[in-house]
Amino acid sequence: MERSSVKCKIGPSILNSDLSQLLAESQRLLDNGADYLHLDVMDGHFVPNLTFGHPVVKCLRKKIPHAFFETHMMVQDPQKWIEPMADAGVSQYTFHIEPVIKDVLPLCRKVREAGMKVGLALKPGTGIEAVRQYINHADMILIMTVEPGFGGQKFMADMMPKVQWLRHNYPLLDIEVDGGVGLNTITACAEAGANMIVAGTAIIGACDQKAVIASLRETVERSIHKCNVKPVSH
Ligand SMILES: O=C(CO)[C@H](O)[C@H](O)COP(=O)(O)O
Ligand SMILES: [Fe+2]
Repeated sequence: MERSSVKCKIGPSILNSDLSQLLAESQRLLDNGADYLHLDVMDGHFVPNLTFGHPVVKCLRKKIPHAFFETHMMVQDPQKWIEPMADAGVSQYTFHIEPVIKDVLPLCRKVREAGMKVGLALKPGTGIEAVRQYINHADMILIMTVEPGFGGQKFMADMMPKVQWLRHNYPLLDIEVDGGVGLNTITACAEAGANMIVAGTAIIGACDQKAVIASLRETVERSIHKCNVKPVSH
């Protein structure tokens, strides 16, 4: 019998999709096997790019009432958008700790009080020690595998030790990777211990989205299963 363990979840990023067709693109991803949608919110300050905010998320939520929505808040002032995003129907509010390093704990509480799950995100240059004391106050840790701001960048394999450290010390924690993740890089993520997989370009640009999602899932599930099989004792 398998011990209890984390679940593999695939969350496509719609960042590089045809945003004029946001509803159709989102629905297609869910129909093709996505477990959740990863919605990249950028403010032009924390990152040098702009996407969309809570009004767009709210419209999408009206048309897709049941899917799990994670907003990846690449914003300078994450506190400002907690209530508007909760009101828009967001399921998980994942914010970067870098601009709010002294206020992470109260922000975690506010996100929970607003009825959302808490995700804490780390840029590539942020060490794991910056988040250690907050892990028990979060539902998920996001290890960025590119500099936040743009889709289609190269995966940073040197972020994997952070994932390994988290998995080793927190066997049941949800650990997400985001940036440059696809069929060529998923094995590194899975073996390091990531179980929540964000992939943008690799899924959006695929001829067969369903096959790519299934393949990403299979690789992660294989790793989870391997770690779960108890060694035979003699
Ligand atoms: O947060 C992000 C960028 O800041 C995106 O989620 C990420 O880049 C996904 O796109 P891709 O898989 O193409 O890298
Ligand atoms: Fe993201």
